[in-house]
Amino acid sequence: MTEDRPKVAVLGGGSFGTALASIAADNGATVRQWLRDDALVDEINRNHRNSRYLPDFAINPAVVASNDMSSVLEGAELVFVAIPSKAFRTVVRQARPWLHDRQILVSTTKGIQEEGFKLMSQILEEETGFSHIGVLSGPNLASEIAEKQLTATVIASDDALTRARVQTALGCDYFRVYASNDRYGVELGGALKNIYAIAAGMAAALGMGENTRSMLMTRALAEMSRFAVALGANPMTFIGLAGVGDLIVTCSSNRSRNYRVGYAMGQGRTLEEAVDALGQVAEGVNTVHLVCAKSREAGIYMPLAEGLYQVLFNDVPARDMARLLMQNEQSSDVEFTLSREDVKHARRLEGNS
Ligand SMILES: NC(=O)C1=CN([C@@H]2O[C@H](COP(=O)(O)OP(=O)(O)OC[C@H]3O[C@@H](n4cnc5c(N)ncnc54)[C@H](OP(=O)(O)O)[C@@H]3O)[C@@H](O)[C@H]2O)C=CC1
Ligand SMILES: O=C(CO)COP(=O)(O)O
Repeated sequence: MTEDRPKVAVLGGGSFGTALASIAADNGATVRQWLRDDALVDEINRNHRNSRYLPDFAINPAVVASNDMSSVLEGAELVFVAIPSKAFRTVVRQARPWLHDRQILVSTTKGIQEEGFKLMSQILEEETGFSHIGVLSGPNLASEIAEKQLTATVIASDDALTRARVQTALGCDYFRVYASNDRYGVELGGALKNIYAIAAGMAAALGMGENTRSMLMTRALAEMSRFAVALGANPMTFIGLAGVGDLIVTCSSNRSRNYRVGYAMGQGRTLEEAVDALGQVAEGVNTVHLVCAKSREAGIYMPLAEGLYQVLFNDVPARDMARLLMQNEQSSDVEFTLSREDVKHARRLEGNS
């Protein structure tokens, strides 16, 4: 009974768009996927393969690809946008004539727009003015999802209908969907962790130890949540899948593109060489730039992001930066329970005694 099946549209023919389209199809939805590359459209429809972005993955044959936006969006109840942040607004504008306010629009993109420091769901809101808007984010390496390795994600939205519909459309025996109402925190978590994944890749290539990786990830979580909370997110979001969950996988896996960029640089490649060799998007490179600018402007202490910025853009050797960071003032472990100011104060007193 095709009529009863939810109709899902996915905009984007990259690795995540393709994995997501296949999950929805596995779950019984009628799925159409929009991409601009004619040869890939043809390959997905004929061979159920996407050799450019997910070469070893058999796509559910029910996914129908097209480069015609109108036919992809016609009748779609749920629209997922899986387009890198640099092109996100352009593609939403292209789609706009076929979008309507009963549809649920969900961004899966873990990046930030430079102008106005906008997150992708804010772009969806600005471009459409609609109310059913959400963000999907979590430990979701596309290539693992393609293998149906068990994982989970978060649908974040103020709108209960959006949360429930996405849980129904995507939740299945290898993919669980948890709900959140902190859209901003979930979205920032997904964007910020890419920065630290680059640093973790670098540390691994330089032969740094497991303790080092654990310290890096934990201090990254402190830094991410400090930044996000200063901008209005809920700190509790960061103990969830879209916070620490995504941070762990992206900082530990060489399937992560951000990690791979860091790893290649740790092996001596330049940033340009590392990005060129990847051939896919590594959002963290742009994000570190934007986050450092924002944290300087807002006076938010972000030593790891600043350190990475110096390594990526000012040729500071990663080892020297790591040594420098180890000499920073020793501060609070969890600053939501003991403030950095209190630690500073006590150390000043101790210094004077
Ligand atoms: N891959 C992953 O594991 C995960 C990715 N994400 C997020 O999903 C987002 C999308 O990533 P992903 O699918 O992995 O990216 P990829 O780099 O794999 O693919 C990017 C896709 O976007 C398309 N695209 C780029 N620019 C344009 C444009 N101007 N117009 C139309 N299409 C365009 C590309 O088309 P073309 O080939 O024609 O250039 C390609 O289909 C990222 O922000 C990422 O953070 C989230 C979770 C997991
Ligand atoms: O966000 C991801 C996993 O959750 C994918 O990370 P990369 O973009 O670094 O591959």
